Amino acid sequence: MTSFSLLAPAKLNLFLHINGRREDGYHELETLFTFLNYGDQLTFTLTETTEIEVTGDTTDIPLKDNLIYKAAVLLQKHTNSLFGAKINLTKILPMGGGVGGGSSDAASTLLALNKLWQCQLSLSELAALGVQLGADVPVFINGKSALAQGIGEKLVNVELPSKWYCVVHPSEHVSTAKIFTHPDLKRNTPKLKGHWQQQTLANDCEPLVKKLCPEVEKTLQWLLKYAPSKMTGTGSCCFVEFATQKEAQHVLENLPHNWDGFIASSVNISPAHTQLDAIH
Ligand SMILES: C[C@](O)(CO)[C@H](O)COP(=O)(O)OP(=O)(O)OC[C@H]1O[C@@H](n2ccc(N)nc2=O)[C@H](O)[C@@H]1O
Ligand SMILES: Nc1ncnc2c1ncn2[C@@H]1O[C@H](COP(=O)(O)OP(=O)(O)OP(=O)(O)O)[C@@H](O)[C@H]1O
Repeated sequence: MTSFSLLAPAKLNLFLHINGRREDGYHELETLFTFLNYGDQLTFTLTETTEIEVTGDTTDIPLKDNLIYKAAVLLQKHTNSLFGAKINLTKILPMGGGVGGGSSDAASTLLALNKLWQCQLSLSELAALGVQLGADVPVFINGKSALAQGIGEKLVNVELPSKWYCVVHPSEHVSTAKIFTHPDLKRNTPKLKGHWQQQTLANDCEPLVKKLCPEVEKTLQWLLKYAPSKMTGTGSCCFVEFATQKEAQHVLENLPHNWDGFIASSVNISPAHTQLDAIH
C-alpha cells in the first residue's frame, strides 16, 4: 500500500479537572476523553525522496509550524527513514476549538507514516514522540477513550456508552496557552478518589473562559434549553449529549443562523485506528 486516507477525529473532554501547576508551567490534570466519528481527512502518499510535502487546507499555518509536518519530520529523524511523503489535509475541525484538531492531525500522521515507512514503532513509542508535539497527542495515538492524568499523557482506557453530541463552535477563538497562564484559572481541584462516575465532574477552565469570552457564556446558556451544556478542553467549543441522533440533529437545526456546529456520535476506538487496522 503506497497511498491511503485516515480520519483525524475530534475529541471531547467530558470533564477536565486541574489539580496543580508543575515547575515547567504544565498543569497536572484529570480528564475523560472520548472520540467522535467526525474529523479532518488526511491522505498519505509514499515518495522515494525524503521530502515532506503538505498540501490542501494549510494556508493559515506556516509549514514549519504545521503539526502534520512537525510529526512527519520527528518520525523521519527518529527512525532515520529514507522515505518521504505527500500529505493532503482536508480541514473539517475548528482550529483552537478544544476538539484537538491539531493534535489529532499529528497523531494520525505518526500512525500513518509509521505504517507507510514500515518503521514498526509500537504505540507507546509513537506516544512518547507525540507528547513532544502536544499534551493531547498521546490519547489520539493510544486510540481508546480514556481517563487521562499527568499532563494528559498517563492514560487508563475506559469503555463509555456511545452517545450523540451536538458541538457548537462560538466565533471567538480561545488560546490554550492564555487560559493555562491566566492567574484566575482554578488549579486546586483535589485528585479523584474512587471511581470518576461517582463524583461531581466539571470543566475547571469553564468559569474563566466564560468570563473572558462572552460568546462562550452565551453558547452554554443557549444549549441549556436542550440539555446540560459543557465546554471541551480550554474551549471555545461547547456541547450537549444525547442518546439519539435525532435529538442532536434537532439542536443543530435550531442553531441561530450565524452559529457553527456539527453533530457526531462517540466511539470507544478512534476511527483512525479502525481505518488503519483495515489496511494491509
Ligand atoms: C486542555 C487540553 O485540551 C485537554 O485535553 C489539553 O491538555 C491541551 O493539550 P494541547 O493543546 O496538546 O497542549 P500543548 O500544545 O502541549 O500546550 C498548549 C498550552 O497549554 C499548556 N498546557 C497544556 C497541557 C497541560 N496539561 N498543561 C498546560 O499548562 C501548555 O503550557 C501550553 O502553553
Ligand atoms: N494541522 C493543524 N491543525 C490545526 N491546528 C494546527 C495544526 N498545526 C498547527 N496548528 C496550531 O495549533 C493550534 C491549536 O490547534 P487545535 O485545533 O488542535 O486546538 P484545540 O482544538 O484547542 O486543541 P486542544 O484541545 O488540544 O487545545 C492552532 O491555533 C494552530 O496555530
